[in-house]
Amino acid sequence: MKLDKVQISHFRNIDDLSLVAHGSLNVFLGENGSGKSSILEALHYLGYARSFRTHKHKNVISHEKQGFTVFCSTVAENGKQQKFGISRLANDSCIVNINGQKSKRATDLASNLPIQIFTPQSSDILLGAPKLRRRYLDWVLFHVEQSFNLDFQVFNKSLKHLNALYKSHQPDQSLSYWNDLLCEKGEAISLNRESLLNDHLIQLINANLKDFLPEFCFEISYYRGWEKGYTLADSILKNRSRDQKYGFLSVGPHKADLRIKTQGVNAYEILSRGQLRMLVAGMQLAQTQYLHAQTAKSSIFLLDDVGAELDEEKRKVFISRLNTSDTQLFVTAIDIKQLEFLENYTDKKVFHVEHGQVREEI
Ligand SMILES: Nc1ncnc2c1ncn2[C@@H]1O[C@H](COP(=O)(O)OP(=O)(O)OP(=O)(O)O)[C@@H](O)[C@H]1O
Repeated sequence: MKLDKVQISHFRNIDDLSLVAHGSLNVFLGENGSGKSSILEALHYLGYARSFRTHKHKNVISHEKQGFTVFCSTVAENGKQQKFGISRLANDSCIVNINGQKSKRATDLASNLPIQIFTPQSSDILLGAPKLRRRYLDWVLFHVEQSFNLDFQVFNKSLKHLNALYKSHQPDQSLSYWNDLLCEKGEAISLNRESLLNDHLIQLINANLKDFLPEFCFEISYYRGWEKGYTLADSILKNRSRDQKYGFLSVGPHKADLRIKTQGVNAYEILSRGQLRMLVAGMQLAQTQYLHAQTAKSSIFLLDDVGAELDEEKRKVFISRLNTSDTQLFVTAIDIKQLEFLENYTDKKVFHVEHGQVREEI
């Protein structure tokens, strides 16, 4: 899937912007505050219905406006053209539009547009809470395994009910119903994640890291969220009296984590900031490669402030690997010096960004 026409209105300092994207590489150059990141942030809304910079939608709506809109037309791998749009209003309502049909479900957009984002904050995948690492695996499964999304929704609903029953401290007949459903879906989610990681991603990540960080070897493993040798049902039973006391379920795939070590120590304790970014780059590239191999879909990759913390050689190797993985790239930089190696790429568009407007370089 590639973005073709893009239209953004009332988004931060962008009043009204239209551009026709290049199918492989788009570069946005401009001074601080010109609106480069806002363009990527607007595109991010198409894939996630949210920003990568703030949880408050109203903060991205241009001052004194009632809401913002992002529209795009796309061309799929089979040549099929589609139109997608999202508007968010100051009252927090969200309107999704797919080929002229309105929908309130943001996941309808997400399933059509596999968008990935790489920013200086992407290292949070390694430094932050396990939730971010689960999200890394789940993004791939969401786009590749049709049953995963449904299993995930049913699991979350069962977890909510079970936690509420634990908190109530009252015996309730529905406990075994929600417990059984949660165990069934929890085991399925876990098997999917384990197989994705162990059978596919680890190999791809390690191959990428041989180029990106040749001086290190990595050991990547998955902790599924409950003790080895137990079924989820047995583990829940084993922990039940303690969990009921505290009012929440402490075992299950909602507690899973991805562990990445080098030389026997957590990678984040040894690597420099730039090296951490390259580790994340290798992980994200693996997502793209797997998605493409399984579905023939290519992802749309947003690289914000690619100059930060990465030396020229690292920027070059990452962008060239993305470029040969059939992704559509949107890259921002303050000036072209940060991306000098791109001069060799003839297949690209360069946009100069000023005060929320773009001018295409001819
Ligand atoms: N809700 C808003 N309404 C209007 N303008 C806004 C709003 N929120 C932010 N801005 C302004 O929009 C501009 C765009 O910022 P953006 O982060 O996109 O710049 P940038 O080109 O990526 O800069 P940098 O190189 O510093 O990262 C900034 O000048 C910011 O002050």
